[in-house]
Amino acid sequence: MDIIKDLNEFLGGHFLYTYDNGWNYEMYVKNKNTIDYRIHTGMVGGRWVRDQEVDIVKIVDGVFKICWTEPTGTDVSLDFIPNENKLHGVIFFPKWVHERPDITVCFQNDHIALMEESREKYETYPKYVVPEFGKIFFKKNEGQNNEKVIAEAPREGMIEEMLSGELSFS
Ligand SMILES: C=Cc1ccc(O)c(OC)c1
Repeated sequence: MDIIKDLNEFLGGHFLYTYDNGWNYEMYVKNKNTIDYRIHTGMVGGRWVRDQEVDIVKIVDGVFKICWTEPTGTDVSLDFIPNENKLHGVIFFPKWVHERPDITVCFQNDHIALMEESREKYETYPKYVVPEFGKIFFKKNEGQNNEKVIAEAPREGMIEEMLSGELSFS
């Protein structure tokens, strides 16, 4: 990925990054209102999601915000600065996700009803807020609406395969 300026250059972006708390996340910016993602390590490592509806805007040249609310009730706001291999994320977890992350570790698309039931059944407050900077260590434009990028569960060795090019999607 070259130096990017406008939203059209950010769309299709595929990023691997590590938050300063050690959590490894993978984001695919599928199109102007959709993301797919995998969580490789951290409190909810193993979780993956396709076709999450989001809001994406360009803040200034080279700075992009993605925010959304999930079926679990978790809210997320991310500011990507790809030219500096940097981002800042804030995740607002309902109390129950912090206490029972295991319930949310799955391919969420197959368990939407369980997420919606859980957010009613368990406690929301106080929320567990996680604000962290992160370092982007892989970035590639895979084209928009590429269904191959996030198409399997996160697994051991997958990040290494993406870094080496053994696993690629475009
Ligand atoms: C809760 C989801 C979530 C939180 C932080 C992230 O960086 C992310 O990227 C795909 C997803």
